[in-house]
Amino acid sequence: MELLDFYCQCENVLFMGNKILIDIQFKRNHLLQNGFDLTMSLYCGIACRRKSFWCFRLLSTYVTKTRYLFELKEDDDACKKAQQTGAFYLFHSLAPLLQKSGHQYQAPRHSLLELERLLAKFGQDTQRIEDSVLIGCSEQHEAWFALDLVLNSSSSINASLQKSEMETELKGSFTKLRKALFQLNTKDASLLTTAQALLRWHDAHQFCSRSGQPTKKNMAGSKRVCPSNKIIYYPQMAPVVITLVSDGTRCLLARQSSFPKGMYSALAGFCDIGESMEEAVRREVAEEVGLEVETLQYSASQHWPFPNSSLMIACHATVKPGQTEIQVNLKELEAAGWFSHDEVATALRKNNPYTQQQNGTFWLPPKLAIAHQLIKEWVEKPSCSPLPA
Ligand SMILES: NC(=O)c1ccc[n+]([C@@H]2O[C@H](COP(=O)([O-])OP(=O)(O)OC[C@H]3O[C@@H](n4cnc5c(N)ncnc54)[C@H](O)[C@@H]3O)[C@@H](O)[C@H]2O)c1
Ligand SMILES: [Mg+2]
Repeated sequence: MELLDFYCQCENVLFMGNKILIDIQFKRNHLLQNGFDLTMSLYCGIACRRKSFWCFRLLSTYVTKTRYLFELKEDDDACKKAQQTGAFYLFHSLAPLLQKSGHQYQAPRHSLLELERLLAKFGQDTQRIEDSVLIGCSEQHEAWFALDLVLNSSSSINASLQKSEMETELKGSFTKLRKALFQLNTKDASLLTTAQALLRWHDAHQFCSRSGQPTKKNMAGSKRVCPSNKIIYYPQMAPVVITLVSDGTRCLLARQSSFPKGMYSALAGFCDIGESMEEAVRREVAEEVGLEVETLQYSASQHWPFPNSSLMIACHATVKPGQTEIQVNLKELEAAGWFSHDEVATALRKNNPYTQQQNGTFWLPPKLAIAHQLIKEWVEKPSCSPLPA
């Protein structure tokens, strides 16, 4: 809601439930007097009355957005209401609807009305909209949902036959996410990977593992409940460590036989139950290349949707300079080796997922993958000072 719409209607504040919109003039004076930066988007907040004063706690756009999403996850009625003014990303058997222009893909959004028309046209029950999952919202609190037009549909055979007609109607194509991910902008890529992971999780958790009864999704899709024993199931991610090992001058890259031809990456592996991140890094490096980690340093993390939802935890690690002889575990890897700073820097510069390197040179994972960021960090600062493992 635009703050300026209410400028003439209020003195200092406009109350909306427990939220307030502060009159822009009041805000400007107040912030100027207090030396705040006016470019900060502080206009929503919480008010309480103390004696003759109103106390305001201003909240940033990020905080109000987060609180709004929390409310939609907790309150089915609020979430259903948000669908009226919300927008929907569409999927078909977990492939998102995309529109292509040149090398780039875009993910179109549809209003509730457009979605109802589409479902009616293809003979599907509009009740299906309740299968959609909440994946985010705009700064103006337009809620964003994702719906798979085929999964869980009672008329799934029919729906799959209608795929091409739907694509024509929607002026796009349902494209495998693996194929499109690296040609999407970061925001769409993040929303679509979240959406796909959540839709896949719901599809795979239709029944209670204790009672065998069908589970019921809440409106936002943030959980499923078994009506007979009230067990609540929440969407899950598997923790995975990804480690770039260095001996001080070179870094260790490896490939699995399932990787695209010529691609090398950092070492990765699922955490075992009961393990800390540090223990998982030490074990994976020992298991896959037969080396003992000496120091490690956390870098960053990333949600990764393939093949199921993982939380990738990225680290830099070192081994002792004298103990660098690799023993590749051929059950896990096809090849592994040490690469010089120059070799990796050159590969990083030339890296292009559309024209994979010719003439036997290796190439690295694309920018959106955390492995790429880890390798880039090492190239830019090869001698970081990690902690003992
Ligand atoms: N985003 C990135 O930059 C990036 C880079 C590399 C790998 N990855 C991802 O990391 C993941 C793990 O890498 P990996 O394949 O080398 O792991 P890994 O070395 O642990 O080997 C995989 C094997 O581990 C076992 N395993 C144990 N727990 C598992 C679980 N929860 N789910 C599936 N298998 C389990 C299975 O036997 C499987 O075959 C892969 O899914 C891959 O997609 C992401
Ligand atoms: Mg591995």
